[in-house]
Amino acid sequence: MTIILTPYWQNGVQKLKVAGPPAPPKRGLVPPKMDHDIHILRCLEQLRSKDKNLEKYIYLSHLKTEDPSIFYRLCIDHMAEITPIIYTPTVGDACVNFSHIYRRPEGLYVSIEDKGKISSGKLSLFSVAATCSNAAVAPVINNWPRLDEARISVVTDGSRILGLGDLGVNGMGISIGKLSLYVAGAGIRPESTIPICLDLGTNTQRYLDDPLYLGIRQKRVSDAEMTEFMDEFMAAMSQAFPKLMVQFEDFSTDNAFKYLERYRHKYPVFNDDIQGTGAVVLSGFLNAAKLSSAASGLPLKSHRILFFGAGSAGVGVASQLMSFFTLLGMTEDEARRRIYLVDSQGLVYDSRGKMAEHKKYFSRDDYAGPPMTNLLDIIDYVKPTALLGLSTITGAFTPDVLDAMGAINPRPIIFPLSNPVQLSECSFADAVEHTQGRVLFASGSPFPEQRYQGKMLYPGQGNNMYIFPGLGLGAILSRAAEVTDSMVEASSLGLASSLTDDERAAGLLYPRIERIREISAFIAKEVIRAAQKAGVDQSVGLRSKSDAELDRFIRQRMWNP
Ligand SMILES: O=C([O-])CC(=O)C(=O)O
Ligand SMILES: [Mg+2]
Repeated sequence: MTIILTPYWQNGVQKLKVAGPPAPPKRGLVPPKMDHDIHILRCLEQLRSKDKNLEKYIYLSHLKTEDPSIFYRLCIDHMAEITPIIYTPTVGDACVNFSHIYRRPEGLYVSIEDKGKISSGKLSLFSVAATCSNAAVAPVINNWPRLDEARISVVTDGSRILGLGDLGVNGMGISIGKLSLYVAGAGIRPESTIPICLDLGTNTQRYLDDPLYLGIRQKRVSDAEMTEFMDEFMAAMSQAFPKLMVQFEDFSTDNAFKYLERYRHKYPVFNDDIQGTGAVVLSGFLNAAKLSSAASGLPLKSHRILFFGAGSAGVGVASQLMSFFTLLGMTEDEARRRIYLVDSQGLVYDSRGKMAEHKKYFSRDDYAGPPMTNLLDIIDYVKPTALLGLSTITGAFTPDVLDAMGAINPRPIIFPLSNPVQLSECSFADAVEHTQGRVLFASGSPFPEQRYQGKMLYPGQGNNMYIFPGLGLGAILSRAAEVTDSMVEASSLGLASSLTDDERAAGLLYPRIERIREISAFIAKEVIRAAQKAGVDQSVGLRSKSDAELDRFIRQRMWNP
C-alpha cells in the first residue's frame, strides 16, 4: 500500500499526516452525473472565462492542488495554450506578485536562518515524523514528506528570475513552473518533484518594504556565507535524497557559473540557464544554419555569430554553440573565433581592460581599436550571419539593426532570446517586416505567427522547456552520477533531429510543442546513451537494451494523469 505523508500545521508547528490512497467519494457527495472527461471541458471553460493571464495562473495553480490529474491532463492536451500561463511569460508575473497571490504552501523553503541545521544527518522516515513535531530543531530538508520518492528538484535562490532581476523568495514560482513542465512534458511523477527556493535575502528594496513579502527581510548574504550555505545544502540534499537530480535555475550570473562548476562533478546537477538554454539554442541554430547556408551558398563553417548580452545565458549559449563548429571538424580555437560577444560596454575584446571571468574565453584578441559600443557599428564590423539576444533589453534589435542584418544576409538568423516576452530584443512581427519575411527566427518567449505576403510564417520558441524535461528524464532513468557535457549535447542534437517532415516543410526550427512528450522520450534516450558512453550511468541494466527496448522502457516509465 502507498503511504501518503501530508504536511500540516498545528499551533505554528509543522506535522505530518500519514494516510493511505484517497478513498473513492461516497455516493451522494458528488453530483450524480460527474464525468471526468466532461469535467476537463468544464475546467477549460472556466479557465478561458478569465480575461487576465495572472487570474488564469491562479486558477490553474488551484486546480493543480485540488485535482492534479485534471490539471496535467489539461496541460498535456492543450500544451500551446497552457504553457504560456503556467510558464513563460505569465510565470514571470506570478513571481513578481508571488507574495501577494500566495494561497498555500508548495515546495520547500530553505533560508539562511536554517544554516547549520539544513539536515541533521541520516534520518529514517520514522524519526522524521518524530522530529517534525518540534519545528525549532527540525532539520529543514528532512521535513519534506516524500523523501524516498524525490527524483528531481528545481532549485533557485531568486536572484535573477527570468530577466526580472532579484525577486528573493518570490522566485519559488519559477521552480514550481519548471517542475509542472517536467510532469506534463516528460511524465515525471508529480510526487517525485521538489520545488525549492533558497532564501538568502534580497537586494530589492521594494520587497524588503512590502508588508506582504514572504521572505526574510534582509539584504543578500555575502559570497563567503552563501558558499558555506550552498555546500551544506548540497551535501544535505545528496544525503536526504540519494536518487535526486538537481536543476539550478535563475541564479545571478556569477553564481550560476560558480556553483555549476563547484558541484557538477560531485553531484548530479545541471544549470538550466547555462546548459539548458545553450542546448536548445544550439538545436535551433543547427536547423537555422542549414536553411541560411542553403540560401546564401556559404559553407556552414563560415557562420559568424554575434551575441548581444554576455551574462550566464549568453556565455552558456556561446559555449554550447561551439559544438556547431567542432561537429563540423573545426578545432576548438577555430570554433571560438566564430563567436563575438557584446556586453553593456560594447564589443568584448582583450585590450578593453578588466572584465568578468566568464567573458574572457570569448574576448577578441583581433580587435584593438577604440571601444565599439554601437550595435550597428558592430554589425558592420563583424558581418554576422546570426544575431542572438540575451540582454533583457527590450527592443534592442531596432528596425535599423534588423534592416542591417537583412541587408548582409539572404536569410538572417535572429534569435531574441530574453524572457519574459516584454523583455524580448524584438518581436517576430518586426523581424518579419524588416527582413521582408526572410528571417530565421527563434525567441525565448512565445510570439504569435505572422502572415506575410499571403504565407503563414511561424516563430520558433528557443526556450529551454524543450530540453530540460527530456534531459532530466534521461539523467534520472540512467541514474547518472553527473550530467556531462556530452549528455547536454546529446539532448540538443536529439531535439534538432526530432523535426518531422511536415515541420521541416513549414520552415520550423523547433518541433510543435504539442509533441513535447514524444520529444522528451526521444531526448531521454539520447541522453541515456550519452551517459552510458561517458560511464556515469548507475542503472547499468539499461546498457544491454536495444534502442527499441530502451525507447519502450522510457515510455513505460512516463507517468500519465
Ligand atoms: O524560464 C524560461 O522561460 C527560460 C529561462 O530559464 C530563463 O529565462 O531564465
Ligand atoms: Mg531560467
